[in-house]
Amino acid sequence: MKADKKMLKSWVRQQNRANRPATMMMALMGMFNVLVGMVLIWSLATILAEWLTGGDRINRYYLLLFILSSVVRVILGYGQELLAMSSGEKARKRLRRELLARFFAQGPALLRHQHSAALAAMLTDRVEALEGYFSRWLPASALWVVAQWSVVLVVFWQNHRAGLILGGCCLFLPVFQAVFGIATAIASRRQILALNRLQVRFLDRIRGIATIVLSGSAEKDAQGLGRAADELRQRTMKVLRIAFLTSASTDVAMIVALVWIVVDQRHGLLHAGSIPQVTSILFAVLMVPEAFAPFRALSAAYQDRAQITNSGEAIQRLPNLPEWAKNEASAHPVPQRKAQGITLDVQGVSYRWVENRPLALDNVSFHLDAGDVALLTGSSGAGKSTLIEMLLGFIRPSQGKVLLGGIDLQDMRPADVTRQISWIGQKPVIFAGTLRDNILFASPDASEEQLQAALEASSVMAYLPHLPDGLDTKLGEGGFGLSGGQAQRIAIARAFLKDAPLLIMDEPTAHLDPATEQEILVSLRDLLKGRTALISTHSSQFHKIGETKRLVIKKGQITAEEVLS
Ligand SMILES: Nc1ncnc2c1ncn2[C@@H]1O[C@H](COP(=O)(O)OP(=O)(O)OP(=O)(O)O)[C@@H](O)[C@H]1O
Repeated sequence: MKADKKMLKSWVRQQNRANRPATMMMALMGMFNVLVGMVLIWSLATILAEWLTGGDRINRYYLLLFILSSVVRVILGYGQELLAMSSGEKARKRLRRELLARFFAQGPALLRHQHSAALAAMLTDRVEALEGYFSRWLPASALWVVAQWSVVLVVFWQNHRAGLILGGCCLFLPVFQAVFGIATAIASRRQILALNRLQVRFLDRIRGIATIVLSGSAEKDAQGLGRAADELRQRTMKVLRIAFLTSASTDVAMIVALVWIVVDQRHGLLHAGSIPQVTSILFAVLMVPEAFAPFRALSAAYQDRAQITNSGEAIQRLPNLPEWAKNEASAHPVPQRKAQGITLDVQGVSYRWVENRPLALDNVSFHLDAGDVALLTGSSGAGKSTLIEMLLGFIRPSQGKVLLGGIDLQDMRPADVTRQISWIGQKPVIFAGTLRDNILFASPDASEEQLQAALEASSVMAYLPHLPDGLDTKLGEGGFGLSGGQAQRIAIARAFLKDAPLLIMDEPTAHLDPATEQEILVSLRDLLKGRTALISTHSSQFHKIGETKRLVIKKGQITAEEVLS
């Protein structure tokens, strides 16, 4: 727990450091704004004082100063807004990049630990919610003490008694900050957790829409969602109540300071003393809101500060970017492809998903020559998917190693590992976009000829003429629907285009009817030429694919290895 807090603090510090130049720039502009504000109020106070003491003409020098400083303040305010926006934007981009790198480095293993709605919310809402932290909280927290006490000192310099009253009232502000700050942090943490629960629930319900409707529990489920939404509403109201109380207590302190100064110095005002005396009283009165403004900006951003802790905790729960994924820049060996494919050596690898649970892979070893096609079979839970995730580089063996073309995966750059491997799963992911985008996804630079060849080889050509807009037909959610076999052909076309020497397949025909399976097998047979392949399957039809090896896995161990001639 203590270690978690320490890590969170160090992560927040790292974020602050990354944003420091922008924060300092915004704080400097803010300070300059406060100084210009002093000039503006001083000129206004002098104009008013001359008028109150019976002057019949407005002093043109102070009027000009007043107009000039007003214009400068407007420009500075605008500049601060622009800078705040761009700094928030940059910080969010940086965080999203960092998160995506961590997501991609973990691959599908991540979804075994975290709900996809929570991950999606992390990338969108949680990062979005940090905008205020970078654009408001950091500059406000860097500025408020200096800005506030500069105002108090200048007032004191002009008018000792007023300065002391103002300073006294300002001393209460840190007390408000401590009390309401803790309450805001707790309330907004609860609000975020309620929001997260609602998001996860929503996504689950949308995914399971058919099950819910067919089991007749739509109404009960809607009530459950209603309760979750109500919980979120209550928590949001609590955050707003605390924000209102913080703002109200700052207002009370400001009004007390204002009334106190006016009552204390009423004599000078009512009996219109000398111009300098009235100017100094008016200056002190008009400066009161200026003295409280930095704290007001800080307390308005207090909720933003709570967000960094909430988001930081969620981000900290993500596995860290593995060391090897950070090594993109340094020199690493690249395996050599042979005409028939590439060699794959799995040497005594073990892996355990959760402590105190049996090993998911227990000292697994096998060797595939370039051009070998191995079928991996085993009952459910035997460890096939775990082995495949390891070969794809998403999880690392706790013991043993995986060599591709004679080179340890751990010594290779992640980009070089992915270049060597094509993967076809049970159900290919079809992204929202055109058929062309979906096929070119893994090889965006492929030429039109290469694309046409992949369309032919994967038999996408067989159904292409039936699509409304051919290659430009929109697919994915809300787009044209494809059958399981048609979608799987897209995955095969992607693999043809990528032209990697190692093919890994995880039950590629699991969801297909026997006739479609036969058609897919024909395309797969072509794809296997000149490549090494490991195919996990329960289907008896794969014996026609031209396999050279059969591996049987049971309880994480290879229990049989058959070499076919
Ligand atoms: N995230 C996880 N946390 C804990 N245990 C896990 C996790 N993922 C997998 N396991 C366990 O690891 C073992 C191997 O699982 P794996 O998914 O590799 O089996 P499989 O052979 O691919 O099964 P199937 O054919 O049903 O997909 C199982 O006992 C499973 O319960």
